[in-house]
Amino acid sequence: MALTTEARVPPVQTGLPFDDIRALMARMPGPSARAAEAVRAREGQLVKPAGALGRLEQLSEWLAAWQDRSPPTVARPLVAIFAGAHGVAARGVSAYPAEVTRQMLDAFGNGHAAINQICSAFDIGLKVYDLAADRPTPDITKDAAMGEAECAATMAYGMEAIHGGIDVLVVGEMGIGNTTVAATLACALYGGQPEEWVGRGTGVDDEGLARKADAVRAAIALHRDHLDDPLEALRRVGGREFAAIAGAILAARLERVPVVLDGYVATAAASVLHALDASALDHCVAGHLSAETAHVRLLKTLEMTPLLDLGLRLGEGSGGALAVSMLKAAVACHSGMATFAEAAVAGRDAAPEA
Ligand SMILES: O=C(O)c1ccc[n+]([C@@H]2O[C@H](COP(=O)([O-])O)[C@@H](O)[C@H]2O)c1
Ligand SMILES: Cc1cc2nc[nH]c2cc1C
Repeated sequence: MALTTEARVPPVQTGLPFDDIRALMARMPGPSARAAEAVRAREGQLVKPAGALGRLEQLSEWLAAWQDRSPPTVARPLVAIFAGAHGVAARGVSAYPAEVTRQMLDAFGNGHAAINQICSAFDIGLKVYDLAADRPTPDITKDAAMGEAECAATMAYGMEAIHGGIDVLVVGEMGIGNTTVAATLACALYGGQPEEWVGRGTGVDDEGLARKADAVRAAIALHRDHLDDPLEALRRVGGREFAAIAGAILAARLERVPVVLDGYVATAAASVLHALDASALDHCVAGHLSAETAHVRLLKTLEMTPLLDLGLRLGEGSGGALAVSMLKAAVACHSGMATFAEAAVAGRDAAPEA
């Protein structure tokens, strides 16, 4: 497993950065009908009852359509972990202290975390992005998390994740307090009550859960006149790992790299792009359903069906990395199976008429 650690404070640029992001969104390519058709044609000839590989067949077609390649590949998948720090963590919204974010960055580097083992098990690359994890963004109940230039520059920084010839990207994150930020962002983008978007995160008790809902309510109240624009919502009630994930997903679309979303936090970050353009996540699949209760609601809103449901609530890309094993299996079947003719197996046509 290759591990690269990127540690850098995103550079601050000037100009009209959100307009640059909107210009990139206007250039998003669509799926390749030609590659998808080639996959469908081959699937129909493989030695199995028609459609018997279910979702795996859909995944092969989806990968080919976005890679514009038949057969598709999952030869160089990468998990990108974006780590940020949040001022709102000081409000008692997490079961763990804020310094865990920095300590987990060290654990990722030392190969000690769950994600290191999962990436090793499935031969997935891992890159960790330290988004100033020692410098929390302001508490979103009191101020905007980021200025426009910082937010756009962090999105641009996240775009680096697709470099290096990868063929599938998993977006993951680390950041104590970020399930409260995810809940606030989801509430800002899609409305509803704070209670509908918060969950127990790392394992808060009932009082902690109530503090999370209060924090979401206070942040929405403070920023409510500025939440119609999803990018403005991202910079006000998001955080650096959310901006970087949104940037990485957009860059992946432009470079035809299919994306696997990890849990609630990564999905909330992706939602910013969906709120800007309902087709912006068509090259993404939900890797798993997190145990964070609001993930169901968010995935329904995005009309996504998760690949796995394992009761995970870890983050750090873990559910997305596990889902890569399904993508690998889909492509292995699609590319490696014989056709009925090659395997000398009788097809459906040879069945006796009733
Ligand atoms: O994304 C998820 O589904 C998810 C659910 C529960 C916890 N997490 C992880 O736990 C941290 C956030 O939890 P909390 O309680 O500090 O808000 C952060 O590092 C996330 O990676 C992530
Ligand atoms: C120990 C620990 C590891 C994590 N990995 C992702 N989020 C996390 C939160 C905690 C608390």
